[in-house]
Amino acid sequence: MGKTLYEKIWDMHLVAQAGTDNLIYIDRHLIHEVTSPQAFSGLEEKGRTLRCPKRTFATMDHSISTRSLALDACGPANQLQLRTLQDNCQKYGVELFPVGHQKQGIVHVIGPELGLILPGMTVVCGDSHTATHGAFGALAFGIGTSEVEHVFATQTLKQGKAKTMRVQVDGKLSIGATAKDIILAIIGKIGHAGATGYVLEYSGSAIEALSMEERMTICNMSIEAGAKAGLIAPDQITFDYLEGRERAPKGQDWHDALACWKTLKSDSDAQFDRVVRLKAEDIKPQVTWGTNPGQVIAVDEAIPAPESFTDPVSRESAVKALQYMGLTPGQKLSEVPVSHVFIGSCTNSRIEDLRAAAKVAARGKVASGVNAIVVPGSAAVKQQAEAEELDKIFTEAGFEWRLPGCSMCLGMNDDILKAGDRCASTSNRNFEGRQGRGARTHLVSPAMAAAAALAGHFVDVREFEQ
Ligand SMILES: CC(C)[C@H](C(=O)O)[C@@H](O)C(=O)O
Ligand code: SF4
Repeated sequence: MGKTLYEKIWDMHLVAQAGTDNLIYIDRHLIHEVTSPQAFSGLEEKGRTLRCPKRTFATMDHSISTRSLALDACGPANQLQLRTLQDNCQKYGVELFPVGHQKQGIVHVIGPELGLILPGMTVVCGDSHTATHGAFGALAFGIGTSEVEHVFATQTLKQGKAKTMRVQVDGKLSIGATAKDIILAIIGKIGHAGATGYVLEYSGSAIEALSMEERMTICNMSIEAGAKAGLIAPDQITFDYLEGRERAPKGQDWHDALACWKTLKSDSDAQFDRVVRLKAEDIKPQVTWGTNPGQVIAVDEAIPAPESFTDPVSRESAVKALQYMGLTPGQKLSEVPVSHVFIGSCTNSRIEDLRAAAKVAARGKVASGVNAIVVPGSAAVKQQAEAEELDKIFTEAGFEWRLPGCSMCLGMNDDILKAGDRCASTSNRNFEGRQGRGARTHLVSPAMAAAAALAGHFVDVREFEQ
């Protein structure tokens, strides 16, 4: 029987096995200021060294301000976290991209951008959106702080083997629908816990047609369906993206790597534990209405009534979500006003996202009373956007143009929403309190977010694209 891509990468990295316990080798370890301090302290207490500093890369992204380069801009606790990362990286010989550095940015944006993430690798980070890197055909997943310490000390990780689910999306996307809408539609279909225990492999003609940045948007949200990781088999689009990147292999090494990467796909007779199919033509621009990413509808649908859910748990969850979100069943999204718009996060802060948002932003002005910000995912994205004068389009339309970082994606810095604020956000989580206590988050694509900023309420981006 053939193997799935997951099984191939797994077998390439299996170091030891005893019963159901497996030890796998880790090729890349990405770290940031939030989940690394206790792991470094653990090493220190046990008198251990960092096994492979050269496989470890650090950035500052969560606890920083995107208004100022000052490390103390978000208060003393955040400053301490950032200083601790600096000290630890220096002490253990880890390359750090600090605030102000030309390679700094959100951990899941800079890794691929620098060519640090390659097909067939195992990649971990103490961060749940590590699945982003699966877009390269790398087995990438988030780990807890004690596991971060384990990887520091041994460059290996104890892992259980996951089940496999193929998510096949065939056909051609209609106008106005994006990679973000594909992944929201997938999560809407399988549910926010529907992929628990699985590694997803996205395939089909609609996935193959996506750029690397779009594939990253898809894989980024695998965890929002409960999956361990999400994978897309590498192909010519992957190789073209990587060729010439700063840390990608060069010369003969590149050719050798390419020969190996071309074998990284699921065999035609590989067995998946589950297969889910979607038609790209059916996917319309999506907006979440609830407090998990699976509570999502197409922009032209009405807010659902809890009674429409047959499963009692989903019904109960819908009641709570509608209450928290201040929405009523049957309401149209175009009747829902937004107070904030956030274009950014590791889901949608890359150059193609900003281009898509700018295209819409160029058609009007931010509605009065709406506070809209655009936060590039990395210093490199910011620089590229400025070279294309996207920043001018945004600021002329009334958006704020920021420095790179996680920003309003989660309330860990100086972009925290107040209770009752309602945000159209290109990020990946709409949990209660995610952007601030009592704040309401609706997940959308960059173009849909920009359109909501101009209209002052949710609007079908297809109206702007005619
Ligand atoms: C702070 C960090 C540990 C967290 C995560 O693991 O994902 C954050 O990035 C998030 O998106 O909630
Ligand atoms: S942008 Fe948001 S989801 Fe991504 S790493 Fe930062 S906080 Fe987590």
